Amino acid sequence: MYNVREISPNIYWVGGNDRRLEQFENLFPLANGVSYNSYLILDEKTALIDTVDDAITDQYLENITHLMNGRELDYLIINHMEPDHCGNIENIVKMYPNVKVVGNTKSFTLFHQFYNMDITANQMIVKEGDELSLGTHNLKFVFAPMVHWPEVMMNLETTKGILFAADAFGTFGALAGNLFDDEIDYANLYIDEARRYYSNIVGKFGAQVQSVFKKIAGQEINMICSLHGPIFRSDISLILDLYDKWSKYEAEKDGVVIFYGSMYGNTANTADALANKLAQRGVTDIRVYDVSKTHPSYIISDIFKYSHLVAAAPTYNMGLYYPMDNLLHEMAALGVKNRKVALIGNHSWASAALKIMTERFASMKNMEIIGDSLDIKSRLKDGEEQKLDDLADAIASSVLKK
Ligand SMILES: Cc1cc2nc3c(=O)[nH]c(=O)nc-3n(C[C@H](O)[C@H](O)[C@H](O)COP(=O)(O)O)c2cc1C
Repeated sequence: MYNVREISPNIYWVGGNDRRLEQFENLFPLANGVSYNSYLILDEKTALIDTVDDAITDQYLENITHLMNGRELDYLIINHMEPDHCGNIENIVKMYPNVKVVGNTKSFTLFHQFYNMDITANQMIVKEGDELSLGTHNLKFVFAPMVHWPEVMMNLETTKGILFAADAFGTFGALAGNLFDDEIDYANLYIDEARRYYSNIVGKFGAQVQSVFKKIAGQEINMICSLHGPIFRSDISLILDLYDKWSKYEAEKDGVVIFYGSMYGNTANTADALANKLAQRGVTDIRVYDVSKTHPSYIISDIFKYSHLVAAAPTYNMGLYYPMDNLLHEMAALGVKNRKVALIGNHSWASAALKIMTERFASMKNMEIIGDSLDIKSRLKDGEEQKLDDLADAIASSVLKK
């Protein structure tokens, strides 16, 4: 059965949910699936904004057929050429052979790389700032290169102030009927997953997100429609403010994320003892993660959220324990910066982990090492507690700004 909803007069959500997918991009665990959003405008002209992943093709085509009710589709707008939004371009062109497929030159290069169908005859190439009138609705094309692919565009519907934002402002997590931010407890249900989505997928491109903010500054925006997750219409500033912070790599909260690697439990023991000492010094927001256990995407998300980080790991084959090595590699790749960091290494005969971690953080921008880094020899002994107290003092006074 069709499953659609009118989100503004004559504009419809025509997307769907996939709750079977284990990992987004075959990389990020999905505890509660993901939605693929697509929007259909039925005006004097008809326009479909983006398509959906081929996992939900049947639902999608049923939605479109129902709403189109025999009408011709005039425009298919391709804001983002990633396959989870392009899985149905070929189907739509087959259903509506006269449709104009609207994209920029980069979109069509990517399309012809990914797909076999030649849509050159359907192509309509737009440039930054171009406008497309559909009758009463009017779409303005705002290019958003590298948010998070090079061809990405957004469309500002100028008569109502609706921003079709491609992947920006999206989130992991399927929709549960309620489509709008004011119909759900967005803060409790989605923010953590929106941050995990942003930090891991868009995180590297903070400067490009800031460029888009400059382009849309001063425009009236009453609704934001992303390609994943809820639509914002009530508290738009909530997500805009979070995106502003995240893209500037500013912490949302003062707090400490302790992430450790440990084989025999000794580094884990030190991490837990440090968390305890921080708590006793009045630090309230502390997160502790085992890098071998928790998927890095969750740790990265909290690294974007909190102001202070503690990395603790043993030496492994004269290198850094692999899961920590991987996590620090991801942090560097995502351009994480502007955090205060404390370090704890561990080794039994020849130390390498602490040196490598120190170098890794030095290669990231504005990562300030605080306190004296600890290099444990196998196990931190009770007689060495002062060293951990000193480190806890340094971190706590920095967090609490004493
Ligand atoms: C495969 C393997 C390789 C290791 N390589 C080194 C090494 O190169 N240098 C060193 O000092 N310790 C090395 N270690 C020892 C651990 O780093 C050390 O015992 C550490 O205290 C373990 O901390 P944990 O109790 O938190 O797992 C190695 C251990 C294993 C299992």
